[in-house]
This record gives sequence, C-alpha cells and structure tokens, in this order.
Amino acid sequence: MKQGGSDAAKQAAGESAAEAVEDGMVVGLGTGSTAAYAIRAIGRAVDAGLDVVGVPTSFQSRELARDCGIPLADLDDVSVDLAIDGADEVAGGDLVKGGGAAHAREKIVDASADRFLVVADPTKEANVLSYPVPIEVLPMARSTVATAVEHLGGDPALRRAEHKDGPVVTDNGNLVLDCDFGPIDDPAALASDLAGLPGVVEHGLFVDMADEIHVGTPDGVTLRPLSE
Ligand SMILES: O=C[C@H](O)[C@H](O)[C@H](O)COP(=O)(O)O
Repeated sequence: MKQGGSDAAKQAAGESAAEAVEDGMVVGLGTGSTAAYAIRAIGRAVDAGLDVVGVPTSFQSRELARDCGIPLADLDDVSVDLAIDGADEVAGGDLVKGGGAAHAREKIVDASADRFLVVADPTKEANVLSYPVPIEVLPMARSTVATAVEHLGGDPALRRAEHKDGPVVTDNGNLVLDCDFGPIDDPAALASDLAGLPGVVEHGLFVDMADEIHVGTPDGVTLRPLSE
C-alpha cells in the first residue's frame, strides 16, 4: 500500500464521501485506512439518527462497522446504493486496489453499487497506473498463475505476512501475488488477460468502475468525476 498520504488528507477524503450517504441507503463499506475514516463518519451519523445498512468488504471493515454501530447486511439480502472505498493508485478512471488483500470482496461490492466513490489522498494519483497489481489466487494455482503473469510481462511476488511466518492469506483463504507490470498502457486489456487465467480469484485492476473521486488534503477536498 502507498503510505505517503497524511492522516489528515485521508480523513478529509473519507469524511467528504460519507456526506453523500443519505437516509435509507445501503452503503458498501470499503477497506483500508482512508475508507475507515468514512466508516467512522457514517457511524457517527448513525449515532445521530441516520438510518443506513452497511455491506462490508472485508473482515476489517466488518469489525470497524460493528464497533461504530452500523447495522450490517449481506449482498444476498440487499442491493448497494453507494459504495465508498480507497485505492492504492488512481489514473484516469482506473484504479489499482488490494494493498490490504481485500480487492476480491471490494470488487464484488463496489461493482454492485449504483454509485461508487473513491476516497484517496494526493499520493495515490498518477498519470499511468504502475502500482504492482495484486492477484488473489487459489493456493494450488500460485505457481501456474505466476508463470502466466511472467508470460504477460509481469514480475510476480508472493505477498508475505508481516506478523507471521509464511504468506498473506486472504479473507477467502487464498494467496496474493503482487505483480509488477511497470507502466500499464492498456489496463482494460491487462484486466481481461488476468481474469482469464485459471486459478485467479480476482485481480486488483478496477477498470472504469468508479463514478467519482474525493481527494483529500489537510486544507480541503477536491471532487472529480471518474466516469464519462
Ligand atoms: O485491499 C485493500 C484496499 O484495496 C484498500 O482500499 C487500498 O489498499 C487503499 O488503502 P489505504 O486507504 O489504506 O491506502
């Protein structure tokens, strides 16, 4: 995950997006340090009487939402009006996500939403995506997917856990390959190639999915549409 952004910038972005939440909405709750500020702001609004239901995108966002008193539901039972989620890199209308290994559930929830707002600090913005693309793989497909990624011009690395020996294991029980492709000239083509590899559960390229980005700075927030 890019960690360059200040907490004040992340907070500004998260709280700005939370203002878009209206009474009666079902809200997709993203993962990561920036989305967490939105979840806390929604929690405070719930405390003050806002009637919303949250759909978490990870163990982390579920726990935080529960701590904040946000009622939760599964995608089996509701449809999402608005999703708010972070990103590791943003270029044009496309994102790389999955620095926290949550991109599979995030993509399901974010893609299902009527509107998807990205929350970010300025360090996440780029002209061309070049952040290593996280790919969640079934454990038995780790080597075959890594070889296929190399054939696509990427450099795959198994994500290792920081506080345990061995690999990161996702909320879905799978492994993550961080795949460095250098500058990605055609994110849609790469997304399609990666999605077609046997054993890939989900990759972290979010192509033309988001509607709007809230970029926070300590001095304010810039809103920009991400889709035409
Ligand atoms: O898997 C994690 C997610 O895609 C996050 O939304 C992403 O890594 C951004 O996180 P943060 O806001 O902490 O930089």
